Amino acid sequence: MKTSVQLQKMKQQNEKITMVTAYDYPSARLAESSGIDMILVGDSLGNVVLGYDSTIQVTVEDMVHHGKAVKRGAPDTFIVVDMPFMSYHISVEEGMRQAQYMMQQTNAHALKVEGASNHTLQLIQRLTEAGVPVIGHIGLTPQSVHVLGGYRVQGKDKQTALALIEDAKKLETSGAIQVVLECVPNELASHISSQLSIPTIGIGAGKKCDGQVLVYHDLLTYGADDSPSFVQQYADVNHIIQSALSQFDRDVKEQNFPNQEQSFVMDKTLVQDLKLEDS
Ligand SMILES: Nc1nc(=O)c2c([nH]1)NC[C@@H]1CN(c3ccc(C(=O)N[C@@H](CCC(=O)O)C(=O)O)cc3)CN21
Ligand SMILES: CC(C)C(=O)C(=O)O
Ligand SMILES: [Mg+2]
Repeated sequence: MKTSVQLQKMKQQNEKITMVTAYDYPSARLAESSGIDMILVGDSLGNVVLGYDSTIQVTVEDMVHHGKAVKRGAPDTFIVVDMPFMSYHISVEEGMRQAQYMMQQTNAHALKVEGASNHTLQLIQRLTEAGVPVIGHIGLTPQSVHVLGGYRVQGKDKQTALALIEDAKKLETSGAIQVVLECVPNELASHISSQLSIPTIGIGAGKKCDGQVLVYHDLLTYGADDSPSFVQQYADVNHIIQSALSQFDRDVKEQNFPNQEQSFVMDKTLVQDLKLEDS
């Protein structure tokens, strides 16, 4: 397993870091056996596995439930769990308690929080002091979708670009071990990556980030088939599953399944004794 220290070294050695989301046992197993460096139990599970239209309805219990399954599937991979909507905004104390609960329940290696408000920076500092590694997440922060006015590229004008550079630096100063940059222009992500000593993990942020993250279901085209434009679809799992399910449907209806090989046959003498019909 790569530790946070080894992931940090990868940046210094110009080696790219890979991260993929996973939400359950099979996806975690596959991520681990693929050699992916880190797994994110993203609150995007609200969209891709629970069918919500945003991450706002995702709860701490949802994150813990899925986080535990991921940990069982990937016992030897660095696992990050998203703190969900408002679980760290009521107060720093409340955020600390939720973080304690999430870490102890899931046995994850780090937590991730969105934004860089003073309150969030303070929480990152406190968690770091308590021994909890924290990853920051700026740019498009989906938990604030209604404030941002939609899923839009962030940092396109001078003022917001400068603010994002400052936010990234503040996250590093507060103790964050990495920063996710979501939906920001390449040039800005590149600048931030060169200014920080901690790794940046990009999603829709260009190739100059120190690592890249994608949502499992987007990368595989699994579930919804309309993914954001920054996604590369490496497979079409929908197509494979769809065709397998319709073959099963057809085989059963045409009585081509199950056959002898998929069924259990009784001893011939017992069949006669009980006067059963031959199958
Ligand atoms: N399936 C999935 N993939 C994700 O990457 C993801 C989620 N769900 N849910 C939580 C957030 C929401 N995310 C999103 C959702 C939509 C766009 C999107 O449609 N972006 C436009 C940008 C348009 C613009 O400003 O130019 C795009 O075309 O990619 C981006 C990120 C990222 N996260
Ligand atoms: C898109 C990534 C960075 C995320 O936060 C998630 O999957 O929830
Ligand atoms: Mg998230």
